[in-house]
Amino acid sequence: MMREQVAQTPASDMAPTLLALRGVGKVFSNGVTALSDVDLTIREGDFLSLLGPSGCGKSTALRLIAGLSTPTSGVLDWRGGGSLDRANIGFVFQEPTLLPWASVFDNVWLPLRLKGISRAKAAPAISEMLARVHLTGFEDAVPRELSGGMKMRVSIARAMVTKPRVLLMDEPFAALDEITRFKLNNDLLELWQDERFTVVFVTHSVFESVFLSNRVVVMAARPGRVFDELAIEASYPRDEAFRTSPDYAALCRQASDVLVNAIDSTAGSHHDSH
Ligand SMILES: Nc1ncnc2c1ncn2[C@@H]1O[C@H](COP(=O)(O)OP(=O)(O)OP(=O)(O)O)[C@@H](O)[C@H]1O
Repeated sequence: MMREQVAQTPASDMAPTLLALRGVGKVFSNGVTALSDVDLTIREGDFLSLLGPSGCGKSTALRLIAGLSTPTSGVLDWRGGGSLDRANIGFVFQEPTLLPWASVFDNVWLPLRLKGISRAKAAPAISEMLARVHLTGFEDAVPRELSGGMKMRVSIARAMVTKPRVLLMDEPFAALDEITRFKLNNDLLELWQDERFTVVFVTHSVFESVFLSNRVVVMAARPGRVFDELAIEASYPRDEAFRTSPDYAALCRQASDVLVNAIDSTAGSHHDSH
């Protein structure tokens, strides 16, 4: 059974739409249909995961949302028209992609520096973000001195230092060990609950998507498409007690069943675009 305390769940259905993808398709010049007819509504404050097998178009969808790529059919309808200012979107990749010669502090300064903000003027925002990702005291360290988890924390701080309304995350924790991943999941949720931005999170992991999200969108491949969506009606904050609860296990089983069906649908598909 699901939890009763749905009152603390973000009221996704009630929140205003931030972005609607309508009939979105992406065909690459080599003929690969990465996405076909995707309809998806992202609401303010959602923690929405895109879950699916390799090649179902998760990263392509994220790149379209980021404005790094354009659809070959359909539209992305941002609330208030026009696309969001690029400064209003933060992006975190699986690789932390830090400047190797620059300190933690200077890595986080980078997006502000690109906006013409001096180091001194940026300092309070940088220190605050480093505190939020639990890196106070590591300002002067360089990336090679940091663990994988710490590098990812720097990457998150860098993405969030401009206070974007939307954070796009492409398998950010996939390369980390499980304990580090759990910690980063907890800390990301804390940040999200405090700051109330919108997250679109790409993952292969059923467990991670259910733990984090209020909505899990399951995708299927060939062609890449939305297969189904699950509402994760468990209250926040979600902590270690939730991670070991029967509710969590039941929700993971449900998501896993949908994912298996999505994969089976591809296995039987005649739409092979490769
Ligand atoms: N620039 C490109 N040119 C041609 N084909 C591409 C390009 N980018 C992605 N594809 C193809 O589009 C499909 C979807 O790719 P995408 O990377 O979006 O999937 P994904 O679900 O993110 O996969 P993974 O989980 O493995 O990262 C794949 O078949 C991929 O090979």
